[in-house]
Amino acid sequence: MTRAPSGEQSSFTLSEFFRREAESIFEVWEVDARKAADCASRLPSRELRNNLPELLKTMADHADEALSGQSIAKLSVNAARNHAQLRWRRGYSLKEVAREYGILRSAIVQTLSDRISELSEKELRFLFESLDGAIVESVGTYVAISNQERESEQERLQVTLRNISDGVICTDADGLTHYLNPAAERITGWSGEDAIGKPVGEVVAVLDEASGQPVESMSELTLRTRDQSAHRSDILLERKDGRQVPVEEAAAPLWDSGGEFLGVVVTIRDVSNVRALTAQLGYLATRDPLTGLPNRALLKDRLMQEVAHAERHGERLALMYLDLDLFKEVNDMLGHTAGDDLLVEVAERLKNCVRRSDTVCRVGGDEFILLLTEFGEMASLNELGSKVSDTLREPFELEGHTVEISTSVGISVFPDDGHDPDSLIRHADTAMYQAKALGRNNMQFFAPAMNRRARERRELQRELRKALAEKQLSLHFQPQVELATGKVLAAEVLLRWRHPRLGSVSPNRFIPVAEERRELMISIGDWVLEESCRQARAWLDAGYPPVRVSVNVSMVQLRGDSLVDHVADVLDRFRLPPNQLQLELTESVLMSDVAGAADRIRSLEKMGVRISVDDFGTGYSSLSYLKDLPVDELKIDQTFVHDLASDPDKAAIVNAIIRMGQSLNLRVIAEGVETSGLVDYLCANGCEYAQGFYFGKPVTAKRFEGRFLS
Ligand SMILES: Nc1nc2c(ncn2[C@@H]2O[C@@H]3COP(=O)(O)O[C@H]4[C@@H](O)[C@H](n5cnc6c(=O)[nH]c(N)nc65)O[C@@H]4COP(=O)(O)O[C@H]3[C@H]2O)c(=O)[nH]1
Repeated sequence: MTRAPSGEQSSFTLSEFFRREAESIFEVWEVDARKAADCASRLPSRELRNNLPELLKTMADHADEALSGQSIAKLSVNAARNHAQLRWRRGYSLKEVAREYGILRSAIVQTLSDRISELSEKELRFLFESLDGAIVESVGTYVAISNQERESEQERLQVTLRNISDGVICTDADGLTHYLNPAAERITGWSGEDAIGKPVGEVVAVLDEASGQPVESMSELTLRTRDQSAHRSDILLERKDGRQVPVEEAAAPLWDSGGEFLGVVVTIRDVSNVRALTAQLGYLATRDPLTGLPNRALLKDRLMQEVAHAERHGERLALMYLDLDLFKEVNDMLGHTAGDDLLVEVAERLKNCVRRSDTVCRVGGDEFILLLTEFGEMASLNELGSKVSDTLREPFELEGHTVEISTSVGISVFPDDGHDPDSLIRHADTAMYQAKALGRNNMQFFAPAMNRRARERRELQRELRKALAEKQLSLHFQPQVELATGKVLAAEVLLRWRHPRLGSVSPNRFIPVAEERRELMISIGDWVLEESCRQARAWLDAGYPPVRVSVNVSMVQLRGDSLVDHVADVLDRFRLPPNQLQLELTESVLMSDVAGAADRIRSLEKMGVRISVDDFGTGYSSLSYLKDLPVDELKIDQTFVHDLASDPDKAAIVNAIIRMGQSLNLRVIAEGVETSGLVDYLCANGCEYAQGFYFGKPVTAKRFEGRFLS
């Protein structure tokens, strides 16, 4: 191979070579360039080549121009600078950047090898000098950028270290402190001046939180093991002034790029605030905010411990579930502040009833549970139950009113009634329900039969919800008759439930169960009211003589706020004259003194709706409410009517009710009239209206029409 002498014109030019062979050069280049840098292997070709093709193009552009002159013009090196910048961002090392150019040089030479002799010496010099120049520019740019970036990184790091709330401490390889950020000074109580040069174990002196004993800090551990980072959170830091603060400490070893150990970096975080907050949250999560008593969650926790203890020592435990009778009435009547005051006072009284070792909890609106340990004989539970009831029956002074309440108490005992917190609580609750069902101020011990009944009740409630949705409910109508004329003046509406599996279920069974779930009873009651009015309208539209519908209303409905509005809405929707609707309220409902009930009854009466007192005579002896409430009718309970002929006492009661009705100007209607003898007796004694099987059993609307309206 002969090289063309200097100044000689070559047979092909360098610029032609670059233009024609650029692609071949890069194909050769790419193979090694991919191996030269870690991050290069996955780069797509265009990105890998980056702006090196631009560099070759610049060289081609410059080649002719540079070679025509006497001296070689300096190559523009912008392409090389750009290349270095992009490589820095991609994460190439300096070595990798320089290596790329080395590979480029050999790729050019390899592609040129056959014809290298055809290039002039000047061209070859231009080629190598240009490539050298590009390498120098590229490396120079890379170094400049990395220095610049490193500086600003240092600055950023300094600002961060000065401002973060975590303490950062650095040591040298011997564990002597050589840096503390301001937070570390604050947390440890050591100033940088005092701490620098001290062993880090002295600056970060830690104690085991549980035992209070000094323990090896994470910084010392990392200095000793030089292992990966370590972290610990159950420690106290002993500050320079001796004060102890809960901290979290983390430490990591520092190595230089040559693999030499430089020391450790320690971070410490003061967690006193977090601890205080956690403790506060823990308290709130386990306490009833109003009374400060343990709540259900804490009760369960304590119960779990007490059950385990009682199990080990063969002891018994008791749960007393208390529900305040008439709490809702106090709330409604006197307002929530009075209700709250009542609960706080109840909590105080309960605490005074039991020993310090017992736990008093509030587990719901007006529900409390006493967890009793070491109560000795079962009889003492009885005594305690009575003591609790008596204490809570003492009058309360609330917002200037004297209020008296009573309590229903249910008791379950470990191990007889359950072995775990849930079943003990559930059984005490069941017993309490049973006590409530027996009337106010009652106490019941749990019995397995109650459990079955409670399950049945829940099952029935579920079925009832479905019954409403699946249209299993229907209405029957029973005539109410004017005795003198035999005319049917009204129809009592009686709810019927035909269950697909249970068959026909008596309202005597399902209404009390529905009443235990307020929203369920209200839904059912609303439905009955609406269907009754729809029927009354249909009869009017069909041209039958007006017949009043008499609808039973539960205490639960009367307690709710929606009854009056619902009645008004239904009357309006069916364009029913209000006096065509009568509501039957039991005597106990009227007597229960439900807050707001009297007002609601007055509103209904003002609307023109008639009010009848159902089951009259079975309730309370005080009849003063009859003077105060706008009642239209008394319904003598059928238990008096049935035995009228044979039982002189009942006959006396019936006569008394009839006379009272006359003197108060109220209609009196006898229920449960089954025989003509009874009809005669009632007529003879001045009772004007009657209802019963003698006149007709409750029947469907269709049958009622056919038998009584046509
Ligand atoms: N032995 C005998 N019984 C007679 C005679 N005449 C009527 N009865 C029955 O006595 C009950 C009268 O209704 P109640 O006292 O309001 O007693 C009702 C009422 O308290 C309640 N109830 C029925 N429907 C509803 C309703 O829609 N809402 C509410 N809240 N309660 C309802 O269920 C109770 C029972 O209803 P029913 O089983 O339909 O029983 C009805 C009726 O079928 C008779 O001559 N002899």
